[in-house]
Amino acid sequence: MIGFIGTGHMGGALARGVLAAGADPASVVVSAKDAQAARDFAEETGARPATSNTELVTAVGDGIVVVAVKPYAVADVLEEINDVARESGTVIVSIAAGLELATLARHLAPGQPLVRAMPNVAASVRASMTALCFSNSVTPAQQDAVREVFAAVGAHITLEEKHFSVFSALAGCSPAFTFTYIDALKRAAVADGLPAAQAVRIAAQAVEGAARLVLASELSPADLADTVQSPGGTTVAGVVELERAGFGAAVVRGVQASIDKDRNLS
Ligand SMILES: NC(=O)C1=CN([C@@H]2O[C@H](COP(=O)(O)OP(=O)(O)OC[C@H]3O[C@@H](n4cnc5c(N)ncnc54)[C@H](OP(=O)(O)O)[C@@H]3O)[C@@H](O)[C@H]2O)C=CC1
Ligand SMILES: O=C(O)[C@@H]1CCC=N1
Repeated sequence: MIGFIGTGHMGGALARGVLAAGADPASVVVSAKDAQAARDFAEETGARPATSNTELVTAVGDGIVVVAVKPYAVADVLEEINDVARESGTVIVSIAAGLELATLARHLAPGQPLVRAMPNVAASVRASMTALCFSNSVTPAQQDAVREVFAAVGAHITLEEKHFSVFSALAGCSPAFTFTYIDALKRAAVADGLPAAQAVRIAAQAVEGAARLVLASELSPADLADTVQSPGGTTVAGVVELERAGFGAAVVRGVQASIDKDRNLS
């Protein structure tokens, strides 16, 4: 059994991804702040709605509960489910930005199996990049069960907790950077007369292709960029202009701002 406390952007994306990967809908339980929101989500996806977070944890038992509420709401939710989770031996997975295992553990019983995860919104299409960090109380079998959940919604790695802030910026936040980039590509194309829907589809497919090439190639991204730039050609003209406008530096600054914000949340 797996439960999702929170069916918003990220909890919803994970639950949809797990279901799309073939999980039995009867084994996926959801709750939300507003019980009607959980019922609506359940009706749409086939998952089981719970009327409260404690009801959800009771239903999940010694399975996995993903806490997918905003960071400021996590402490209250953990304290609310603490007693039931302790009795059931539930594995608690927090996906909250910035909240460290030590901080989370303060709201749970000593020895409660606890996992910190950072997925991204592409989990809904089973293309997340997720980092996992396990507390000492998580058994190898429980670790495998958690890995199986995140493998169902994309790629995952186990990462030392000290790297979570940079991971969060690079994989948790960067889909928003990429959507912004695709939107800018679209705007430029629309300015030149292409219909918006067509421009978005073309730009998104080009971004997906480039990303897949990076993953499949032994060349670095910079070397791959060289393969597209003919001397005196159209691409290098565009790249020079992007750099003149501060493209690379802007990306570095954006990532650093997300890292700093994540560190300030803990
Ligand atoms: N959005 C993203 O791309 C990513 C988000 N995260 C993390 O995921 C977490 C959730 O973010 P996101 O999905 O964007 O937020 P949303 O605001 O979209 O969703 C929050 C969800 O939490 C529910 N909720 C709030 N309080 C409670 C409560 N007391 N009990 C049960 N459910 C509650 C809300 O219910 P209701 O609908 O009834 O209000 C809603 O379903 C955050 O901690 C964030 O750091 C991590 C990686 C990426
Ligand atoms: O910005 C947010 O709240 C979350 C954290 C990681 C990605 N999005």
